[in-house]
Amino acid sequence: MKLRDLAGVLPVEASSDTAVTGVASDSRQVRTGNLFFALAGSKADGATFAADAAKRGASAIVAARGAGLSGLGVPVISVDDPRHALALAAARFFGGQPETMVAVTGTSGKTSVAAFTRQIWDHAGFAAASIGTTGVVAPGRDEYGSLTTPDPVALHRLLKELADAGVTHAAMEASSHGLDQRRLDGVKLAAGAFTNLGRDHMDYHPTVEDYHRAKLRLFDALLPKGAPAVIFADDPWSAPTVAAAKAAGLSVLTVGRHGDFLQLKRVEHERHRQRAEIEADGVIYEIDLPLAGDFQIYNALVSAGLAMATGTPAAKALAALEKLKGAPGRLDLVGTTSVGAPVYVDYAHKPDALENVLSSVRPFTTGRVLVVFGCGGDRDRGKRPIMGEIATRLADVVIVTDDNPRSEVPQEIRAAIMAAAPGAIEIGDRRKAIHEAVAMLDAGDTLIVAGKGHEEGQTVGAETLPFSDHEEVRAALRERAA
Ligand SMILES: CC(=O)N[C@H]1[C@@H](OP(=O)(O)OP(=O)(O)OC[C@H]2O[C@@H](n3ccc(=O)[nH]c3=O)[C@H](O)[C@@H]2O)O[C@H](CO)[C@@H](O)[C@@H]1O[C@H](C)C(=O)N[C@@H](C)C(=O)N[C@H](CCC(=O)O)C(=O)O
Ligand SMILES: Nc1ncnc2c1ncn2[C@@H]1O[C@H](COP(=O)(O)OP(=O)(O)OP(=O)(O)O)[C@@H](O)[C@H]1O
Ligand SMILES: N[C@H](CCC[C@H](N)C(=O)O)C(=O)O
Ligand SMILES: [Mg+2]
Repeated sequence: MKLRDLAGVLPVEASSDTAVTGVASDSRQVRTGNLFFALAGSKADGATFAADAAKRGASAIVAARGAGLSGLGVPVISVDDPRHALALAAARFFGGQPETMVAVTGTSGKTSVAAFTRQIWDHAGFAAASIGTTGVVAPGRDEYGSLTTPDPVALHRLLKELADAGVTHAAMEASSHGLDQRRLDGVKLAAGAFTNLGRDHMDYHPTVEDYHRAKLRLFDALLPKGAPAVIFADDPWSAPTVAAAKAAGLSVLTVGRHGDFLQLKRVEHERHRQRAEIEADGVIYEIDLPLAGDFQIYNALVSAGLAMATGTPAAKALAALEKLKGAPGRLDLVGTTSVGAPVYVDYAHKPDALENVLSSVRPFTTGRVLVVFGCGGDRDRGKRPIMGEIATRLADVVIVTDDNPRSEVPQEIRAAIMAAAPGAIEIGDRRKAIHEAVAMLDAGDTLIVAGKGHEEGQTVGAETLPFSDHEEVRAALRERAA
């Protein structure tokens, strides 16, 4: 493409025939003819790498007004918001996305909702994809991902590939980082959704209000006026979210016990499934949801709401709920001991999620609830004692272990949890912690291994060593049976 093809996105001359061979925000990835976007980041300022980008052959540099870049030998284009400009430029450069796209935000449930919405669409006969924490899933494609919301260049490259492969529908997760950093600003969205809000990422957002505001960008900055906003109705943060979506001129569709669009009339939880009565447009549907975890019915309602808001008939969307498969590592039953005690792997790595998952299994546990968990290094330190308290209150046996200590001293992370977890057992080595917990299980007990879910590695220092909770649980169950 030529620079002039970015008119409307960037302040460029209509006559500029400078060739643009790609867009980049990391100077180390700049190839000849790429447009380099200098972004102010959390660790570095991209403007300091503009000269490096120019040396590597960048055709032009896009930078914030007042960045003071000159003498680079390439044109400098000034904009108010380089991250927003990057997102729009990446969308224009790759030039294609699945026709119908939706995004879901909220503290918990995004990965599950994206996966469920894909499955409902699939059931309704559409070629559908989901994009998020567990990676990309589409017909013939299942790839592990790294970020919940990919950066705009990776995202639009992917969306174009999906569209070219015939994918017409895609559901993606909108993390608060992704929204704040404008990663989704170039995506054309047909609908958005909100699940809930709890404590998360307090290392990035100064206050919970700031965190909520970042999430609201989906509704007040990204969705076009009149677009449907599917909002879970039973969360303390539902009302302010509904108010913001209405103020932004969206068509608000609430789901849940207090929902107008999909109303949960009754639900009976069983250990591995739940039976629900849901009202849609005056009709009552009886649904048998084949998933453990009280919260999954809420995620299922949000997903059905998204599918319906984008044209899937209610009867079809709700019937699809009976076939749902949980996202990997979300209250995932890995196995049971010979005496029938189940072991679940779950991705609860924040307070509300831990509280929900432990409360969910209690009614079906005649013996003890055991939990193995830790907290990630280089992440919100404030959640450590909170999670220690929750585990101690809701489980009978608490084993505190490591979960991606990253650059921090693992003993110190554990100590911060242990300080609020009297009686907890501390076993730093996660493998050993899992094996010991499995060895302790008696008939009637339930074990939850929380925090890593689908992850395939343990990051210690700068190194990520292969590690899977699923594999360790299976190995421990085999060892116990032997
Ligand atoms: C804190 C954070 O969100 N960081 C993300 C952010 O990086 P940044 O802009 O702060 O980068 P920086 O290191 O300060 O550098 C500034 C700029 O200089 C550039 N640079 C840097 C060095 C160089 O030699 N040349 C160069 O051009 C960088 O490419 C960048 O554009 O933008 C990058 C590109 O999009 C992301 O890769 C990076 O994610 C890091 C790896 C990360 O760990 N992010 C996590 C916290 C995250 O985003 N998580 C959310 C939520 C997870 C969830 O709850 O599910 C997610 O969506 O995954
Ligand atoms: N609707 C919900 N309400 C409360 N807790 C939930 C809900 N859905 C999922 N959880 C809990 O949160 C964990 C993560 O779920 P999921 O991966 O679907 O959410 P997410 O928003 O994508 O999280 P992350 O931001 O960590 O990727 C689950 O393993 C479960 O413990
Ligand atoms: N997207 C989240 C995942 C955390 C998962 C947990 N296992 C940890 O490492 O803290 C983050 O990067 O903060
Ligand atoms: Mg997720």
